[in-house]
Amino acid sequence: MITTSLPTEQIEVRFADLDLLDERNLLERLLNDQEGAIRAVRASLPQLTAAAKAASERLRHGGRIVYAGAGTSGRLGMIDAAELTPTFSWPPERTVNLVAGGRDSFFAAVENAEDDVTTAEHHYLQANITEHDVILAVAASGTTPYVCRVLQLARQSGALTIGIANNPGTPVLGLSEHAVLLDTGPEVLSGSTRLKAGTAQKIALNLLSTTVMVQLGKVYQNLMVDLVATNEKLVNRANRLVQEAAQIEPQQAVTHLRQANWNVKTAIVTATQGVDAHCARALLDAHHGRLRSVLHQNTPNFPARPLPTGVIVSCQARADNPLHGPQFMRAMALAAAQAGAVGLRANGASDIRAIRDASNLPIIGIQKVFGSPYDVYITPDFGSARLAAQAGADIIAIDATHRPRPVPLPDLIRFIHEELGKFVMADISTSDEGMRAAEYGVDYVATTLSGYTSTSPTLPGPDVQLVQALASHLDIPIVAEGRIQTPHDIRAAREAGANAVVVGTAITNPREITRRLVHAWSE
Ligand SMILES: CC(=O)N[C@H](C=O)[C@@H](O)[C@H](O)[C@H](O)COP(=O)(O)O
Repeated sequence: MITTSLPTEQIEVRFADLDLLDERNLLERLLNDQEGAIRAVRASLPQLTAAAKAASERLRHGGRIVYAGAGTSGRLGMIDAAELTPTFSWPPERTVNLVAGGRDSFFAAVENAEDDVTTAEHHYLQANITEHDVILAVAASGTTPYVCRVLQLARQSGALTIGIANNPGTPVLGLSEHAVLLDTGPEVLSGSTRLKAGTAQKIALNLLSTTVMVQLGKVYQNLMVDLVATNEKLVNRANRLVQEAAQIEPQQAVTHLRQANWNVKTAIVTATQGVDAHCARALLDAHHGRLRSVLHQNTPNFPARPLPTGVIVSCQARADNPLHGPQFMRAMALAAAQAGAVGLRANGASDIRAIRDASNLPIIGIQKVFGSPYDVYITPDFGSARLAAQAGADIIAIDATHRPRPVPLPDLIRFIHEELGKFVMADISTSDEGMRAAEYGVDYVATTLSGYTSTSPTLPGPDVQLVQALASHLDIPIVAEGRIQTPHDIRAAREAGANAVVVGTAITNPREITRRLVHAWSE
């Protein structure tokens, strides 16, 4: 039978004198064995790392942490869940505990419940688990039927499954996408897995949930800044955090906290970036809530004008298009603004200027340069960047592909930041290019050039995979751009992690839209 061969159930004969030891020796024996817990967790670090990465990724788009367990393992899950709210302001509705024997088993053991798969199914259904959720299934034995059933159902729902068990090769590990083995072996007190197996589980849960919360931007430096002050103790703590992080006096901290509705992160941004609370919230949103990436943008000396999340409309028409000209592009921009666009993109000084005069929306300006020896044509050099900036663009988009260019990329980025005082958007075609641009300190990365270089795929619609790759590697806002034509494309880009989408042709090029519809008639 499987249970007898489980290492955690083995009887260690060398500890057979346990009942003969006095208190001091007994304590020492137990303590020495606890060291095995740390060793087991250390050995699981690669698996814990992968699990933490996958969990932060899944939870970034909503979703809940669902702890599943029985007995000690279930209780440890309940403790971890309960602590996330006071520590990280994690919304309580974003944790779920599936415990064999129900929540009452926290106080009184319900030993027979762990075999009850029907209850597991019942609990599971009640919890409405979806593919957005992360399951943390914990079982010392690795065989607990309740936990195994939850894992099977979770796999069917598409939830992310992380299994933590103390015996190798057991079903809890086999059923999980991320298997974390805490190989603690036999206990000093035979079979008592509340000892070092439980300690290892507690450590693993502590490490995992703290790492995920840090990754989700709940911590700045080593300060728990994701705090909304709702009572006097928290008001005092919030005040100290804002003083510390923004290096300001107590009275100033109170002023910023009041403006920020007692939200610590927002107050730190208003205090350090010279923006109002509305703008601070938009900046935090654009940076996935990560205070560090807002405060350490490589763009120190110019006013913050963040690109909000939403739909940006590119208003461009080439010289051969009857709609070419600033008056038409201005009208396109106004129509887009009336319909809820959060930003505009335009090419060339005269179009940018006409739009700037008519709208307060943030403008991504470009200056296309054709006929040079280089394939790179979107704002390739200092002169073109200056033209777009002087015409009133807030963000200058530049070609940041790996192709040969007239001036080195880092120099162009530095010039736009330091000389022109503008944000930089890197138009790229591959994730490597996006990563390099981010290293050089650009403020936004856009997928604009995917499909337009020899190293990127030719797709009929947007490059959603590229959006996903960029969003999972970078902290800066990601913009999906290129061939976005339908609401479905927009949702796909958003779900892949885009902070905003730029739509051009499908909105502002009636000639192309007509061509497509006419083509459909004759198909
Ligand atoms: C490749 C290139 O030069 N893209 C340009 C960049 O500004 C524009 O021509 C596009 O219209 C813009 O990117 C929006 O894309 P779409 O029009 O596919 O929605």
